[in-house]
Amino acid sequence: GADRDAAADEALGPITLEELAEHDNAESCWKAIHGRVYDITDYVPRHPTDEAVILEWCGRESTAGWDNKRPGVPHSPRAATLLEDYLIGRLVDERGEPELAANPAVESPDDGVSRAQSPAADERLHRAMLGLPQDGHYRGVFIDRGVIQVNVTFDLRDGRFESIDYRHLAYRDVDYLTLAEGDDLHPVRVQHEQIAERLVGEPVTAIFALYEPERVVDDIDGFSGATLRGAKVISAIRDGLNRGVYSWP
Ligand code: HEM
Repeated sequence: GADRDAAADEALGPITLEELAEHDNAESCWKAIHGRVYDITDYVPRHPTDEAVILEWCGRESTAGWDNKRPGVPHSPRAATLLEDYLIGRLVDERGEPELAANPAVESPDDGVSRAQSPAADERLHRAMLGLPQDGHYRGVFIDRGVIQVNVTFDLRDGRFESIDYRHLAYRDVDYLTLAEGDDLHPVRVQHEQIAERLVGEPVTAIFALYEPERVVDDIDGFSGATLRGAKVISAIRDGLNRGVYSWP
């Protein structure tokens, strides 16, 4: 947070991700948030949601959850003050160096220095661009020269992808959804499926990682069009978001 005091942090005991991971349940729930570790076991029953919402993050680096109660909506200053009551240490790697959030964008420095950041990693940009999409069922397409290449349907729940399915996936007369293992272009289908799998369970803002698809898909076989494919999937998903909820849950 903004009031981060490096000297005060030095005084905190170091805790590694491994130690953190041992406290992943209601009996002992630790969370790492913005480089600090909190034992929130006593707070879990008081949290104003279903316990599952907050238990899911026990034992984990939880900055993304903390910063996104719902996508783009961080906890209140009141909650941040409350959180400090549960501070027990600072997160370090195996060498004892400070361990930052997995997504550096989430760590948003407060020092006023602007840093060039990849658009694929800029969480604040993503939130601003997406607003706060409603939960529900969505449909969207990517069209090029009048031809639908990607037709995607997805469901949002609590601002996260609950499911993503391709209704249509084609390029230049090849219908990827009909391709089977062994077909030359089958890996392209697999990459699309990996993109969908990786997004399920993630907040909507995760689509921006697809601008750098190596964050998301395996380099299956030297098929070099992964960037292009990621961009088409983002475009189709954003089309769905722009159209708004197609049907309510
Ligand atoms: C890291 C995982 C967490 C998630 C995903 C999460 C999620 C949520 C959600 C969905 C709400 C209710 C919806 C809303 O107010 O908009 C909420 C509210 C709240 N949570 Fe959390 N929470 C987490 C951790 C915590 C922790 C560790 C604390 C404090 C120790 C905390 C304190 C609060 C408070 C005080 C509220 C009331 C609203 C506010 O002040 O922002 N939460 N949280």
